[in-house]
Amino acid sequence: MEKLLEQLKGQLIVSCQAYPGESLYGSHIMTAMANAAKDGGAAAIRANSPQDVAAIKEGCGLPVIGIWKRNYVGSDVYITPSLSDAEALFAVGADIVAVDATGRVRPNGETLEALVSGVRKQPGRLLMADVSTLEEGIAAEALGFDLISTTLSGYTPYSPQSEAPDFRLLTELAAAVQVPVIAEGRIQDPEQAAEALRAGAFAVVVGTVITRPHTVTGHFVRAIRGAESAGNVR
Ligand SMILES: CC(=O)N[C@H](C=O)[C@@H](O)[C@H](O)[C@H](O)COP(=O)(O)O
Repeated sequence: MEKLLEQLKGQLIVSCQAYPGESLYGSHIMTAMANAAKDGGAAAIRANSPQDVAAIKEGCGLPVIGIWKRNYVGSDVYITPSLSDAEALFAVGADIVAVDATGRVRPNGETLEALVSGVRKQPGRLLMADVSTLEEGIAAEALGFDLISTTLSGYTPYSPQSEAPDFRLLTELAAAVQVPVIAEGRIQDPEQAAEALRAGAFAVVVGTVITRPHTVTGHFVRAIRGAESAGNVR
């Protein structure tokens, strides 16, 4: 456990996720993405679903932070909502499992406390709390999470909605908790990743700008169309 955290300290973790219907969907493609990230110097991969975690563990070899995005009726929690989802990720070899650690209602009346104590029945497991506010991060540390990530800032209705990374939350969390704090969410370029470390992040997770080329392509296309309609194109 300690050794893995030491390996991640000050490093880049690349999130490799694609969804059904997208051109890059498929565990073999996500494994290729993970290997490309490894070639570039990434220290770990964040991946979605037991299939992708298993494939990346086997085909890439870097440590994997597993999540399982699932929609349940009656709950807005979608990142590893239940204990059984977390168990499925550990079962295929996830080194760390990240779960939504907001205070929102979870599926089937399960509580976050119950999820954490269920995971703790087996020793040596690392749990990451994806949070959207300082209060959620402090509560997550009290519940015994091993790491806290700013993942959900901007994605709960009550957290600041911004196109930029939430450096304020990162700084406040880093000052308030003892466990490692991960900077994640909307980091756009290498300078922002470096800034996150200076602001107190233990490690940095970057996804979209590296592994979702269709989204990044869309940003370029919209900017070009904007220039065109403003009459700046020769
Ligand atoms: C809010 C949510 O569901 N975040 C997800 C969590 O795994 C992913 O969709 C993000 O890509 C990931 O957090 C990395 O962030 P970014 O792609 O912005 O670098």
